[in-house]
Amino acid sequence: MSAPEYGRAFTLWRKAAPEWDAYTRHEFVEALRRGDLPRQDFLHYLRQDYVFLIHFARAWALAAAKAGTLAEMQAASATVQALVHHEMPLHVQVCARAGIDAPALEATVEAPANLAYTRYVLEAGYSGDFLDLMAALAPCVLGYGEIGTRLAGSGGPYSDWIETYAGAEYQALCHDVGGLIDGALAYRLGPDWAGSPRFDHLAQRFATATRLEVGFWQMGLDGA
Ligand SMILES: Cc1ncc(CO)c(N)n1
Repeated sequence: MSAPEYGRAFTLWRKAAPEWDAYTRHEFVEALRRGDLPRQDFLHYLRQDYVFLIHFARAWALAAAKAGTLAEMQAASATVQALVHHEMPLHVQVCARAGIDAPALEATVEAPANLAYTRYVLEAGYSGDFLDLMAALAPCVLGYGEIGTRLAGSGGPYSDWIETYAGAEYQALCHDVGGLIDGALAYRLGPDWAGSPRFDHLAQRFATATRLEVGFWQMGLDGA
């Protein structure tokens, strides 16, 4: 399948990431699509994903702190808002309906694959600049957008999850983030940003984060 239109940097980074298909077509994703993912595996994933989203929101808050323009600060803070007020409450709701109440969710012990991924992203932001952070965050945001698009209309027991990421609101977020990244590259590296020496380093960050997303799905399957 061709890449969704989430901007030029995404198209280039996606093509250069060896494990992109292993991420977006992981067995966990295929089981969600078919609808035969065991419920326990899904809930295990959701609990870990709740912890993931806490650190993901922190990383976007760090992006607001590292922003160079008002537009970047607005885009980063809007993403924090969407995560904290929409995606995270959705996880709380789904878990509550499955018998995992808020205190149980809060008590989730973080899996090593989750630790590795979220701290990698945060570290990119702590030791790097806004671009390092964007390259590390892009596979999370845009990968789920691509997965949502591909799985849209699959139906089955996981259709709510699928339609969250296939839906107009999440897809608009992906387009905004894609535009934010292209704009941030041009602002810092100039109009020939794709040919700048830093671009390869950023592509490697994107590829590493992609590899850590594969590990996250695998953690979901293995229950580890
Ligand atoms: C692990 C992971 N990556 C990306 C997203 C998208 O927000 C998510 N919820 N979880």
